[in-house]
Parts: sequence; C-alpha cells; structure tokens
Amino acid sequence: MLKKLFALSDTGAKNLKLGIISSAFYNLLVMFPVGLLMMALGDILEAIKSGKQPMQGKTLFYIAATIILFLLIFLAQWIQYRQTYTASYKESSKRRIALAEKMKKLPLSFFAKKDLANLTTTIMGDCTSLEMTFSNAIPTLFGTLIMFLVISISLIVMDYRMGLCILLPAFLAAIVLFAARKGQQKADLRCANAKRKAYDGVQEFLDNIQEIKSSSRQEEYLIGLENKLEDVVKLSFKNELLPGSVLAASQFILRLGLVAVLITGGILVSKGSLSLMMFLLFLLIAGRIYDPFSSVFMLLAEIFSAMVSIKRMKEIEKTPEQRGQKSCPNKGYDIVFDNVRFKYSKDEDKNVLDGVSFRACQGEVTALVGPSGCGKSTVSKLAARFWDVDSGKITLGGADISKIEPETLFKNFAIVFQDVMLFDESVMENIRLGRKDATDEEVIAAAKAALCEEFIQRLPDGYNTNIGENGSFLSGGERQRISIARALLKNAPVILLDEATASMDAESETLVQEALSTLLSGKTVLVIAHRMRTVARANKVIFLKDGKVAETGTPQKLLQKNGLFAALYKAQGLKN
Ligand SMILES: Nc1ncnc2c1ncn2[C@@H]1O[C@H](COP(=O)(O)OP(=O)(O)OP(=O)(O)O)[C@@H](O)[C@H]1O
Repeated sequence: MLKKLFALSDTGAKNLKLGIISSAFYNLLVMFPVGLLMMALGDILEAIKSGKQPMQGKTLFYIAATIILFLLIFLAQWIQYRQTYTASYKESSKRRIALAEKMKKLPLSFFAKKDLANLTTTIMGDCTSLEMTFSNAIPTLFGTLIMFLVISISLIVMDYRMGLCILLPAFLAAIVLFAARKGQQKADLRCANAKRKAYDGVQEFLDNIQEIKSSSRQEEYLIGLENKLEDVVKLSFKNELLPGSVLAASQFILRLGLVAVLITGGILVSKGSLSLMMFLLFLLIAGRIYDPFSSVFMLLAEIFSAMVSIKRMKEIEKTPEQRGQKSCPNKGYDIVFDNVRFKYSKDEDKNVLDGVSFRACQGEVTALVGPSGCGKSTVSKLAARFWDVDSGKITLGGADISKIEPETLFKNFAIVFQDVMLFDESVMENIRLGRKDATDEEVIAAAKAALCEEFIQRLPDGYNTNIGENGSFLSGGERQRISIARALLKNAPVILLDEATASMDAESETLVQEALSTLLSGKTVLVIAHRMRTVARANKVIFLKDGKVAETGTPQKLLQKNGLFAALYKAQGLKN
C-alpha cells in the first residue's frame, strides 16, 4: 500500500515501513520512563506508609530498567535515523534517475504539452521535497499514529473517563487539520503555479535579453515580470498564513486536553472515584502525549504538499512510453511514408500531414520542398520517430519504425536541425557528440569536411576553445557547420538535413553542399532547404502543400511540368 500511495520502489517501501515501525517504537518507549517513575513513586509511598526503608532491594531493578530503557530508546532512534534519512536520499536519487529514464522514452508529444520549468520542478524540486517528507514527516506521522492507538487503548482500559479527556482533544485537533487540507492543497497549487510562471518569466527574460533591450516595450515587459515575482511573494505569504493559523488553532485544542485532565481528575479524586496515583499518572501522560502530536501537526502541511508532488510524478510515470524491439530488422535504408496522417494535438481539427506517401531511396537525396508551414520539418521528425503517426505507416528498409525502440532506430540517423543545440564546452567536444568514441583525428576530419577548419583556426585556442552557452560565441553559419560536422562524424546511413545551410552565405553554402555530396553518397538523405539551388541537385523532390504531397519527381521533370515547384523555383530564381 505504501509503495502505491507514495510511488516508491520496493526497497523504498520496505525502508519506509521499518522507519515507521521504529518511529512508533521510539514514541512508545519514551512513555515508559513515566511508568517507571510512577512505579518508583508508588514504592516510595508504600514504604513511607508501612514505615519501611524506601525502595529496599529494588534500587538495582530501577537502575537496570532505566539503563535498558535508555539503550532501547537510543537504538530505536538510531534505526529510525538510518532507515529514513539514509534510505530516503537513496530513494530520491533512484527516483530522479527513474524519471530521467522515463522521460528518455516518452514521445515528444509529452514535452510539447509541458513547459521546461514544470519538468525541472518535478525532477529537482519535487524529488527534494519528497526527500524531506520521507526522511522525517511520514515516519513521524505514522509512528505517532501507531503510538497514539496503543496508548489510547491502554488509557481507556485504565480509566475511560480520564482517557477520553486526553484523547478527545487530539481527535478534535486532527479533524480541524484535515478539514483545512483541501484549502491548503489549493493554496499550495496556486503558489506552485505562480512560482512556475515566475521561473518561466525569468528564463524567457534571460534567453531574450537582447531582443527585450532593443524593443520599445522593455518597460512593459519588465513590469510584467515584476508582477509575476510579486505574485510569488503574495501567494507564498498566504500559503504560510493558512497552515500557520490552522496549526495554532489545533495546538490550542491540544492544550485543552491538559486542562480537561486537570479539572476532571481533580473532581474525580475529590469524589473518591479516582486514586491520587492514577490522577498523577494521567497528568504525566497528558504532559507528554501531545508533544509528538505538535511536531506531527507542523509536518502535516509538508505532507499535504508532498501529496501534490506525488500526483505530479505519478502523472509522468503513467504516460505511455514509445516502446519497440531492440533490433532493427531493416533491409537497406529506403524510407517509405505510406498514407501518413498526423497532427500534433488531438484538439486540432486539421491534420498537419494528410495522407502523405513517398519513397526516399538509399543513395539518393530527397528534397522536401513547399511553402512555410506545409509540414516539411514534421515529415523529417516523423521519419526519426520523434513523434508517432496517427495513421498510415513509415518504414525504414521495410521495417515499421513504430515497432522499433526509438534509441535503436536513432542509431541509423544523423540529424542537422534548424535549431542547432551546442553545449558550453570546447569545439572538439561539441563535434564529438556525433560519436562519443571518435578520436581527435576523426573529429578534425569531420570538421574539415564540414568546412569548419577555417573558422576554428581563428578561435583563440583552436579546437580546444570553449564556445560558450549554446555556442553563443559563434555565428549562425559557424554553429550550423559544427552541427554538420557532428552528423558527418556519426556516419549514420540516414541523414536528415533540416535547413542545414540556411544561415550560410552563398559561398559557404556551395562549399558545404559539395562536401556533403561526396560524403553523403550511398546514404538516404532527406533534406529540407528553402533555397532552390540546393534542391536542384537533389535526385527527387517531394513538394508538400497543406500537408499533402502536391508534386513529386526529379527537379528537372518538375521544372518541365511548370507546376507549383517550377513557380517557387522561378520566384526564388528571380530573388537570387
Ligand atoms: N511541436 C508542434 N506542436 C504543434 N504544432 C506544430 C508543432 N510543430 C509544428 N507545428 C505546426 O505544424 C505545421 C507544420 O509545421 P512544420 O514545421 O512541419 O512546417 P515546415 O514546412 O517545416 O515550415 P517551415 O518551412 O516554416 O520551417 C505548422 O502549422 C506548425 O505550426
């Protein structure tokens, strides 16, 4: 049950169980000194009454019992610490790894619906808050509840009237806290959303600082960001105020228990229906039993927020993964689209691709052409199974790619996307990302083939120069050439080039095209290029319009046809 409720691993659930048991054991054990004290007091009073020496012959028993009791308390606390703190950190790191592994297997449709801040909060923030909750709050809560149950039964058996005086306030206080739970969770959610919006805002501000500074709406933008940050402060304050007030109310109700024991006990003793010793025992218990409750109540807010984190995590865990076999039974590397229909979201009424069929043959360059938004990038993303098609089929060498595990399938692809992702590392390491076991010589050869050598030599430290966050020290054309070098290094049988040469000047583009054409020979190449000069060299053109294949054939044939492709070609020819 614990495993399901708190989304734990088998070991995590086992450790939490042990933590709860040791916490309950500890809470019960700390009550025993009260019993021992009462026994000693009883002995002393008995001795005084009968005129004997107090505690005669029993001193050793009391010393031994005290030592054993303290040893047991120490042991219970040590086990609780070990089982909860150490185990919860291990569990939390396992959870982070499991989440990251899970995300690797999720389709891109999942990430399109979530924003980056939300995911970061789940992986880092939620895991950290759960770490704290499992290391302390949950074992303390359950441990206290078990202790309370055991003591309640004992108190009722000893004297139900006095027992009720102690127990009723605890129930009342718990009811108040649970009644406020819904409000607390709502406040938590509001606060978390405000934090996420502020995080997104700051991230957007840092990412686009250049555009914001040069825009006439700089003031307006900053006011918007300031409002988001102020919302966080306001909602955090409210979020603290609610549990604070509820906590104060429940603590007050708990204190009433001590007063009730004092008044009821006093009346019962005066009537002679309760012994003085029993009255003292209940008073001592009432003085101690509420202490763990106070700390549990303080932790409840933490536990309620943890339940929100767990819900978010379960949502990720439940998302279906892109699965498939670990081997790719392809014969050759022709890519075939067979009546493919696809849209990014179920809510859209129009398909982005609507019955697309074509064959991109091995050893040929197939160019995807068409007006902006017609679905060219979508075709290349579907070919690498970044998304799964809604209907129809895509095959690689005859193998249905929807049945092949994405990681296995991806080994066959090298991709140069429109947005090049570069890392804050050296040029050498950025290119080596194409194939992590490549030697320096292989990296340099790929860089030369992608015409990077010339600008790399100009960098202060050559191949060892750090290129800054996302290659911010490089020009658009240079960044793309690094990305091409990476793809060349991977030497995969299928190459997807998406706007690969868009940021280069005409001269560099011609040189890169030449380099590519020698290096890409024998491979299946799907290229998206707006410039018609690039397309003219392709073996086949797929002209897309509104998500449908409008024309297909060799560039020469399509030019002769004088249709859509020819019109676009001529229009660009005029511009160039
Ligand atoms: N991740 C996404 N989520 C939702 N819609 C998307 C997504 N990516 C693209 N689209 C939409 O799908 C349609 C096709 O986009 P796609 O990027 O494939 O076109 P394209 O032909 O490559 O355009 P361009 O030449 O301008 O790059 C567009 O209407 C676009 O708005």
